[in-house]
Amino acid sequence: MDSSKARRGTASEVEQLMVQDQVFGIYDIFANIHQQAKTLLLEIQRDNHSEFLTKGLRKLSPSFCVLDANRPWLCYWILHSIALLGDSVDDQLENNAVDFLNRCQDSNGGYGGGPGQMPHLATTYAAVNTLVTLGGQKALSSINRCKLYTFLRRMKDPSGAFRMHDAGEIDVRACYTAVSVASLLNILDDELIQNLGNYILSCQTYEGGISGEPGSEAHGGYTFCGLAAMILINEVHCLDLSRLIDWVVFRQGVEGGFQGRTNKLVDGCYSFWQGGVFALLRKYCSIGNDHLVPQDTGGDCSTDSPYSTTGSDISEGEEGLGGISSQTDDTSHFKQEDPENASCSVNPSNISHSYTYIEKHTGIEPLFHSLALQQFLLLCSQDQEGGFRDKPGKHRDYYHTCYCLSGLSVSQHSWNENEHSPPSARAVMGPYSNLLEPIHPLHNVVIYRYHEAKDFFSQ
Ligand SMILES: CC(C)=CCC/C(C)=C/CC/C(C)=C/COP(=O)(O)OP(=O)(O)O
Ligand SMILES: [Zn+2]
Repeated sequence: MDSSKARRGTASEVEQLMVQDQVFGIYDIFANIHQQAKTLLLEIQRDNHSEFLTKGLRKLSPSFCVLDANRPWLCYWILHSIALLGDSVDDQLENNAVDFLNRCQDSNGGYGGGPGQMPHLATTYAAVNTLVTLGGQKALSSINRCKLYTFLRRMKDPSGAFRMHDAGEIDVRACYTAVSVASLLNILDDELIQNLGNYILSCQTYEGGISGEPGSEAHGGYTFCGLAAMILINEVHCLDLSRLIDWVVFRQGVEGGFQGRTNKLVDGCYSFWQGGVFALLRKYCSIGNDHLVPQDTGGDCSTDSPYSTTGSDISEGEEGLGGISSQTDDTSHFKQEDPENASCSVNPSNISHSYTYIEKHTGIEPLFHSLALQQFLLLCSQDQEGGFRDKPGKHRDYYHTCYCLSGLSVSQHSWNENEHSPPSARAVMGPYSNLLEPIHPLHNVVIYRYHEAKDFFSQ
């Protein structure tokens, strides 16, 4: 049968064929129509996403007058999504965003959800990631690192963990956001790290995933936060990584997407929270012979997790892979031109705690079904009119757009041997033009902006 004719097959043509008893022909027609529809739907609707995102940013700009405490998050979700698509915004929108975030910056350090609001670690993370995503002198130099360091010290609890805000809750999210911004800004020191690993370790549950606080249920969001934080402070080898892998691999559903916790529904945003866990494991741990081998010779695990099998399942780096620091102890790192920043309580000689892992090229396939995840995101989470959603039947929003696109990027690049080589066409579901910018999995910012920020803050 002529396949081009089959694709144009109308209902009456189908009926006619049925009458002629060309059963196999009918199957061909359906297969072709289905295939064509699927191919169309498998395409990232770039223009529609850009329009949805830019409109959202314009609504916030220039006065950013939406009355809620989420505005730095909206900036991050929208601008990071635009960056993932390989787009950028015009100078005016960019300037508005930088100026707005500056007004959210507290005079004693950290960022609130809006001008005059109390500084909070979540909005501080969102603001810093936004400014890193925008890049350039104006955005990066707007961050008052000295004051931010003071804020982080104030959020540090005597237990070693962090609070989200003054007198606020202590959880793994707070720990991750604190060390993520501190690492990006090159102010992660001994004081910030002290006893932090033990707190995170106490949140690894019997299932293997990580919970928000000790005694709670393992969840993808907190597992990402806990694992990333442990890598950033060089203590990932203290976690029971074998058990963590067992937990996360079973979170991918038959739909291709991930659930956040056992017996719950899949949701597009976990494509990043769970997919990002695989990216971290692949980039920072060697995987082989059913064992995970952390690549550092990192710090002590002074408190054993009750579930830990450290020592039997996990051994020290076997190939002399530890100790390639991306930073030095050079005290000049923390100079600021701004006189406001002239005195600063951070001890620069202690800034030596950037993660010391080197990239490992495992040459093995990802531990999750990356094509199934991409198919789920494109067919079920993508709103063809622009934006992404939790699942069909739900509305699109900026949070899901950000984390679905981040998960899509992670999964397209999940076979990659290193960040400098583009993925092969086989790794990308749909047309190759679907390919998104790669991210840095520890911070979820596009990788070229991560490098720019690292250079900027190490000068
Ligand atoms: C950097 C940062 C701030 C990270 C946040 C990480 C994150 C997404 C945590 C998830 C929190 C949580 C328990 C959601 C459960 O919601 P639910 O019960 O509605 O969803 P579920 O049914 O899918 O578990
Ligand atoms: Zn979600």
